Amino acid sequence: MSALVRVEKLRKQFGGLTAVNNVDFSVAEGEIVALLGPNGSGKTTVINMISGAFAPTAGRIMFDEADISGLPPHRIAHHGVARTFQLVRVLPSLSVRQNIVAAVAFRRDAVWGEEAETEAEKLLVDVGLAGRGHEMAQDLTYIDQKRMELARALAARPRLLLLDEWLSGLNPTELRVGIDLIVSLRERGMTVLLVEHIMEAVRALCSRAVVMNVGTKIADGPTNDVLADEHVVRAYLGEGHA
Ligand SMILES: Nc1ncnc2c1ncn2[C@@H]1O[C@H](COP(=O)(O)OP(=O)(O)OP(=O)(O)O)[C@@H](O)[C@H]1O
Repeated sequence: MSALVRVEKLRKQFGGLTAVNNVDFSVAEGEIVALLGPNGSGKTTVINMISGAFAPTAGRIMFDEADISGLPPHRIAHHGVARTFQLVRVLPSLSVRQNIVAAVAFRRDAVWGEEAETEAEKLLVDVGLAGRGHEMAQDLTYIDQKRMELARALAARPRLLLLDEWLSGLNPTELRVGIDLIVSLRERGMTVLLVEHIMEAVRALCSRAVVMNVGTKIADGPTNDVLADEHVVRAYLGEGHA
């Protein structure tokens, strides 16, 4: 499998703080890879660099052999990268359908009017919100807001989806639903890089995991091996546990 996205010696400096230090990893087309690490280890900063929110201080991000390092977010989105945010971002005073139509209208091969509405309906079905398009976004429950946010990301027709703690804050039943939704994306061949603290989800979804600690990559391999790695256990639990 060839790499869809590959980060090479990626670094991000915030003043005197090195948030990401010489990180290398890749995600192949069709893979779901977890990006793990304790709080503050640099995971969201990596996602922010891949999606263009931050420019790298050094290193490269290759997407399907194009160098996208430091491009603005809309240009990276046009290459086929979409993301969700740690705190759900939706347009609260619009209906669910309008939220998705807006996303369809901002992508590279945008469509409007009836075509956009039809596509929005399909996306609502895909994320389990069939028939709910008329509801106001602000009235949705948390899991349904997450579904809508996912539909907005999918509206961009991404080749790579970046999910930043998309499953956090869900109750156990909702978590099962959320995991199943990501499984359905995997079955359709979507490539996903997933930042996640919920290990049940990581084990269920990810064939491979990359682990960061204090800005540096400390493990990269099959999920079960990585989660049993003593350096990883130590990074999560502190010295004395591995
Ligand atoms: N915009 C910023 N300006 C300054 N420092 C930042 C900025 N964004 C992140 N940092 C710092 O970079 C380091 C890595 O943060 P980051 O959010 O990437 O970690 P994380 O692994 O995603 O953590 P969490 O699991 O808590 O979300 C932290 O020390 C954080 O305080």
